[in-house]
Amino acid sequence: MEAAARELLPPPVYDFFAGGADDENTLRDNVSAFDRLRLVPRVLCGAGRPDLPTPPVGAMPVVLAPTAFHRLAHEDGERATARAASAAGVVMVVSMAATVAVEEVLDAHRGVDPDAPAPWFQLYPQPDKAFMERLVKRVEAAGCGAFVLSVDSPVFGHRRRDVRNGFLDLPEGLHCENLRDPDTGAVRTIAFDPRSGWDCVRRLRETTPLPLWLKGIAHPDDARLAVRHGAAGIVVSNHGGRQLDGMPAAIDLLPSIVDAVGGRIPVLMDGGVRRGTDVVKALALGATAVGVGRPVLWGLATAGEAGVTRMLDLLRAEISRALALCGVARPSDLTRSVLCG
Ligand SMILES: Cc1cc2nc3c(=O)[nH]c(=O)nc-3n(C[C@H](O)[C@H](O)[C@H](O)COP(=O)(O)O)c2cc1C
Ligand SMILES: O=C(O)C(=O)c1ccccc1
Repeated sequence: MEAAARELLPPPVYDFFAGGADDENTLRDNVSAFDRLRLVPRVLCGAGRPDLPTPPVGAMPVVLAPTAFHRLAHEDGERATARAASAAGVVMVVSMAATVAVEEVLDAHRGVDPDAPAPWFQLYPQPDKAFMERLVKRVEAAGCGAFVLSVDSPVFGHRRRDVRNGFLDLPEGLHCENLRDPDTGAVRTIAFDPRSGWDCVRRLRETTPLPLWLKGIAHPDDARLAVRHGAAGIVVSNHGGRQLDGMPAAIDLLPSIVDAVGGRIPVLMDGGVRRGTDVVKALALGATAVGVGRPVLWGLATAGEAGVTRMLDLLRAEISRALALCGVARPSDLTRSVLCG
């Protein structure tokens, strides 16, 4: 699907989606680290056909990671993504930088299956606290089920492809609709705030009763702080290799964080998940579920809603087959014992 999307997208848009920070070492490592892990199945387990439902996320151990600007990939943008997520019963994490307003995304989602798990909403810490509070209330009213605070972006990563391509602004007609002022119609720009600290988490916890996840945790000490600050869960992530180049692959960050958290809250991971066997490896290392970022964009670019549905169908079939081949009945039954070494 990536190859097909690359053919279809304007090269600067493909590069914006595909690219990472600086030398892209972390970007490449996210994928290659999965390939270095090997699975050792058990036989004659009598586990039957695997059951994929994965509380607290959805119908399988996969969520759609928040990615900016879906209308760059397809005219319907985040509406198309939401319809595919709804049909599949998986959580879509709507980006703060979505190009469709959260109310319209949620309408599209409800239009397919009103009982599907509600989308979550991703936030970057904003220095304007009054604006944050208004946005949180707006997102609650729209019907999102949780917030995901991305804590890995005190500044924006340095993406050399975008610099080279002069990819700076959204094209005419596309805007971050969740940053539009309802009174003036003006659209603010997302701030990346190097001054934000744990008080931002405290404040958000006081602002909303919805679960608050922290995304972009890489250090076990931060994972423990997240637990202490009442995070509903964390997402181990290096932002798809787009922020600090030189970070370990996300899958290599996972085990020490799982150990630090000690089962107190669920741990998700994202970065480099491309196959059902990658999902199985992450779950074996203690993740409750994984996020997929770029695969959603490749699906969108190739066929809109149908493309995202196709991507999710492929992943579901691969996860189910890999679990069965490992002799495991359900995602939560995976343990480190299926991994070699
Ligand atoms: C084009 C693009 C845009 C992204 N935009 C956001 C964003 O708006 N908010 C966020 O928290 N993460 C964002 N991310 C990071 C993803 O949520 C996720 O961490 C990453 O894509 C996972 O890696 P993968 O693409 O290898 O699956 C973005 C990633 C990409 C590729
Ligand atoms: O987070 C990102 O990686 C990203 O590319 C982005 C771009 C614009 C706004 C927010 C995020």
